[in-house]
Amino acid sequence: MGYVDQSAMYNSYQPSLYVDHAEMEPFYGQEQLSYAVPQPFTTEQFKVPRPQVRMFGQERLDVQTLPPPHMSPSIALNNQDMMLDMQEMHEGAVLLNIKTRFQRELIYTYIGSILVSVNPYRMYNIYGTDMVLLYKGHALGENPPNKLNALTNSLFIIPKVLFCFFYLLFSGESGSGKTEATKLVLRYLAAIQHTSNIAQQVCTSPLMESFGNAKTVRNDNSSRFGKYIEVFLEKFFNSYLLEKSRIVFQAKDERNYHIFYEMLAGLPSQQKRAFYLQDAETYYYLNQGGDCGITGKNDAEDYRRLVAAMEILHFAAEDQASIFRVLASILHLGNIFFQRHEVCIWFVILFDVVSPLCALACFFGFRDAVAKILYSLLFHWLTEKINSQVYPHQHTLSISILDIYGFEDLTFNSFEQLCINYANEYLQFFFNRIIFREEQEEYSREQVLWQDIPFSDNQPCIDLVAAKPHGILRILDDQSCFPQATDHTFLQKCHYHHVHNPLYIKPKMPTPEFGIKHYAGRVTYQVCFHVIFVHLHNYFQDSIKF
Ligand SMILES: Nc1ncnc2c1ncn2[C@@H]1O[C@H](COP(=O)(O)OP(=O)(O)OP(=O)(O)O)[C@@H](O)[C@H]1O
Repeated sequence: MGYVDQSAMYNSYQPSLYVDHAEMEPFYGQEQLSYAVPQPFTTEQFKVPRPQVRMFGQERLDVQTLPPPHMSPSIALNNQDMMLDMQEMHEGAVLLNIKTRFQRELIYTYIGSILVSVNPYRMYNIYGTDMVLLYKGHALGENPPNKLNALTNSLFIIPKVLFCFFYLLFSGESGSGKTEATKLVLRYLAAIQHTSNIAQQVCTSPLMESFGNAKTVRNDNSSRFGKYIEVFLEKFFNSYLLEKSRIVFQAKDERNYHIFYEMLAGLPSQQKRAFYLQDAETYYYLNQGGDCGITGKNDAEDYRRLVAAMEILHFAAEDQASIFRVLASILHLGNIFFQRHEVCIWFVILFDVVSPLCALACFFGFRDAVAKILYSLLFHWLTEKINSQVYPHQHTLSISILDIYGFEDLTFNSFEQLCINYANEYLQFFFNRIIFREEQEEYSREQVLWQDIPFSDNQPCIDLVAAKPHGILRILDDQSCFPQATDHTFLQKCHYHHVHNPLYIKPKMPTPEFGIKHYAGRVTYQVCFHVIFVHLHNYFQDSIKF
């Protein structure tokens, strides 16, 4: 799902397409962007964007100027629910169809079993009970795709028949609407599956969002962890890939995880005093991004919702107090500063750090590593706790929903972006395998006549990042075992092993960076991985138990 969704990239033609984010900016400017659920839509407020098309690796094209010579007037004038029904299928036609539908407030379009969604940043009145009833029990394509219900429902019917497991995969760049789509699907499932404990299902989302979401420059409520939800008769979360760097560092205009600000805004003053807590602006771990508030978000109100959710999920008062105590200690930890004369010999000896200059940096690294581990253990404990409440005792049929954060190319890309983009690269690989490779293999097996559909196989990129023994992440792993290793030695090893790989870009100047040609575009990664801290992190991860 993307701006126009990344699914729009999933076409058989190269180069791929997407509608440029920046061009939509005036459409959803800050004043119109509401933090959680946008206000009801009115036609007067609706500004139609002029989507632009980017062909990867080529210059930009405007939808208006895309060559329409082969486009029949019917395509230009009508809109097609199901893109496969279009008589003429090419990039211009696909985009024009999506745009025409978007202007008519139709944000969902089918491409076979794929649902393309354009984020309207306005809540349309299409998610009510009447719609649930309209879609319930109907197969994909029987109703217009004006809801995610159709797709969800098709999965929901099939498992009952086939007794196997099905997946919904949300994909798209940051801010495209994956998390909202996940929630809509869950709400739909909760509405049609009365055996579930609906109160618990609804409550887990705000809880997980407080601890796992944060404001970024792209999305005020960006998920900074991957979520894998299995809907049995109950809901089961499996979370991973929590963005740990955010706990100790935030870029300009970004925030730490919502929970810290919500806690400081909403905690009763007596409890706040007991934890020696002050306002958010006074904490180094919370004030690096600048503004500690988000327009349209009431942190105190969200704190109250969070506590209510904890009550419904049977969190004991003692557990709740412990959670806030751990959060408070992370904030206090962040305000500890070291000066050079305080360098301790034991630390230098313990980690075999030879240079005293390096030791000071190590103290900060040590402090940050402990903070990150504390938070990630708390987060892990929380998901375990939620799962123990809602996980089914016996396995039944399930629908799995995966919602991870989208592909990122920021001004400064580091280790976290490498992990995020690798995960997205892998999802693209998975998609290619299902849609192209396995389908074509089946045609061959059944000797069905078919025309070879070329697609860009991204296996080489996955190998570059992670294959044994010299994938970039493997090199990082190896290097983190050596206390003497540095970012420089790591980078030299990457250059040495991959300089001839066409997907790897070695900078012309001796700058501490490397580039990768991903399926969605080139990304330059600044090597500020702090290899030594990865070593420290591994050390403390093993030492601290919750
Ligand atoms: N279907 C929708 N209708 C109306 N507004 C939406 C819809 N989907 C998303 N939005 C708006 O877009 C914002 C960003 O969406 P969301 O958080 O789901 O993006 P995301 O793809 O999960 O981003 P990230 O990868 O950063 O987590 C939401 O806060 C909401 O305001």
